[in-house]
Amino acid sequence: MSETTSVLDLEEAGAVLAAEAARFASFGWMRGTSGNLSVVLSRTPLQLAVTASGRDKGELTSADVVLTDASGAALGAGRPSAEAALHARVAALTGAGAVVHVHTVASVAMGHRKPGGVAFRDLEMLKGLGHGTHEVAVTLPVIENSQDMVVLGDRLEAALSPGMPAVVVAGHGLYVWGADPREARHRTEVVEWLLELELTRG
Ligand SMILES: CSC[C@@H](O)[C@@H](O)C(=O)COP(=O)(O)O
Ligand SMILES: [Zn+2]
Repeated sequence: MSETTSVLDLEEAGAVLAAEAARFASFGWMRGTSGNLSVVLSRTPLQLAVTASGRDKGELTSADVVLTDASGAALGAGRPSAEAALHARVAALTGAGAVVHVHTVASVAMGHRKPGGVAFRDLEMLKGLGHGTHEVAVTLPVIENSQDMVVLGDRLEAALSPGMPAVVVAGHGLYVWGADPREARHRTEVVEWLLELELTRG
């Protein structure tokens, strides 16, 4: 039996993801056809609505979404994101209900500068990641890129860091997750803010 964890059907999920993608694209975080988004529609079995591959993410419609299984394989029409398997892996590992992937300049620059990960502490903005106080220290992991989503998923799993719902993929971009698309977006904005701040520190 399927346990539904989302109130959204596939078309409604497509509309939500299209709106989220338009917003990220307006920030310049999904240039070209870069970036992708997903929302969990069912937890058992794990099924996700994932943005279709190769589209301009600033011009998505509610139809530009593909239902996938836990391996990222399409269950219906369309070709899902090339990174659909990583979205499914993040959802399975973390229990997240939505995953965001953006190609921000700050995430790639910081991945080059701090390949071992980026430490943050004593910042009010960390409360935007669910912490109750600024008096906390967290690390944003950086993992090596791969075109193999199983390899990339293994690296992400090994790098997961407490209190940090995000990972930088070196030379590539940023993955962030949350309970739903809205929380995932807020967290993406917070993590990007942290990265931009760190860049100003030289
Ligand atoms: C310039 S797009 C690079 C892609 O390989 C990938 O990294 C990406 O973010 C978008 O892939 P997509 O298959 O459209 O979801
Ligand atoms: Zn990408």
